[in-house]
Amino acid sequence: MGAGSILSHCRPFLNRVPAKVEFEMIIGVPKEVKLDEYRVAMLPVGVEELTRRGHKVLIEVGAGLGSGLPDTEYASAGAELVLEPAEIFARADMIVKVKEPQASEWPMIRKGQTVFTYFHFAADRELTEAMINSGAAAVAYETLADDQGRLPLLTPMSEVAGRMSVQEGAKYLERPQMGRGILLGGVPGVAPANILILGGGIVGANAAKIAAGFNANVAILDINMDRLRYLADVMPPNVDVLFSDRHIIREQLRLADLVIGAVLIPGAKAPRLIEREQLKEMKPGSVIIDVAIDQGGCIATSRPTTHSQPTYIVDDVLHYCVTNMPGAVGRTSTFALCNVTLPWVIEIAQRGIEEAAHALRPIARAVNMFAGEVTNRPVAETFAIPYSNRFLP
Ligand SMILES: NC(=O)C1=CN([C@@H]2O[C@H](COP(=O)(O)OP(=O)(O)OC[C@H]3O[C@@H](n4cnc5c(N)ncnc54)[C@H](O)[C@@H]3O)[C@@H](O)[C@H]2O)C=CC1
Ligand SMILES: CC(=O)C(=O)O
Repeated sequence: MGAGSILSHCRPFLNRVPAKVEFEMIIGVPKEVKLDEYRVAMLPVGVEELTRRGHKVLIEVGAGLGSGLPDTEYASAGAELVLEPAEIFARADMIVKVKEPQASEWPMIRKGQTVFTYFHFAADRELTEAMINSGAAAVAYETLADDQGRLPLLTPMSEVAGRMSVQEGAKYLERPQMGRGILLGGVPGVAPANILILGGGIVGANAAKIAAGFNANVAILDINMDRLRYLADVMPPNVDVLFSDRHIIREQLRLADLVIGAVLIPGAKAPRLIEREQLKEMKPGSVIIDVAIDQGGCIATSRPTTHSQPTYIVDDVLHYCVTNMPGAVGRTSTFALCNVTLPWVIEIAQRGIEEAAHALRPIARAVNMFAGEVTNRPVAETFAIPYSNRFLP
């Protein structure tokens, strides 16, 4: 089955209950432990879809509360509520999460277990080594790609983060937040803000649409000509769609009040588009929102921050580099994420990860590690680790 079939026929797929469960699984959903993370990896409806197929779902007590989903709703849907995360990791064949396993979780991940979540390995050598050493199958939402190269499990969170990047940018441009004191849309007689968006994919397009709605002057840059043609077709007149090269970036950087980093090479470390010396050419009090920070960031001075301490200043430029932006709007993000992950959770539960990866290319692309081998080429290349062609050539 190709990716198209699972994505375009989600509802019939969810309604289909096979006569016989091929691979009965215990699926564990722990509470997220990353700082300021309010999402949960499964909705009560997901529990019901899995249990009616003969699987068992363990949910940590309180896992859904950050998204407004009480334990009682999970229990009514058929979940077993479990107090201790250690018990979930010990019993589950597959762990379904939102964020990359934190250091406190690494020792609980077992050989033979499947962990299905965001990983962003290229930005984190320690996590990469921990997952290789665990012997588990690390199945990454962000590299699950269909045959057209789309990333269906990254897209909804990129939609959230793209939209959020403008509202966060607007907030940090306010003077009390140490910004330049600029209102995005300006007012009659006073010019609006200039916004530079690096990368015109899902984050970039969503940021551009919202920024344009605020009446800002927007420039969106990409290197993919097909994407630029599409953006030029659909964007409003206050969005300039430009090919990204060093000269254009330099020129736009001098004008920008707000820069949004939104580039991606799937699986790999983000390309670095702005060097530290270039910050001196920016206006004091201007703001960088580096959404691509989860893959290492596309600005030399970017380093990961949290919702509790989201910003810092380098050379008079305010940086916001939160690695889990959608976590702040947990309820919206949980629904948006679980809507797309559930069919794949079911697919892996029905077949087991090895068979699922052999049968479905998108899942093969999502498996970054298997039994101590690195099965994602960009991750292997990032860390100069041998690549295993177990699932893909
Ligand atoms: N910080 C956070 O909380 C979140 C971060 N993200 C991250 O945002 C980043 C962007 O994600 P998406 O928009 O979904 O990716 P995407 O794949 O839809 O778009 C990326 C775009 O970057 C372009 N690009 C690649 N190299 C470039 C270069 N050198 N110059 C200009 N453009 C270039 C590509 O052509 C593509 O159009 C990813 O790293 C993703 O993981 C996504 C959601 C939340
Ligand atoms: C994409 C990602 O890492 C997030 O939504 O947190």
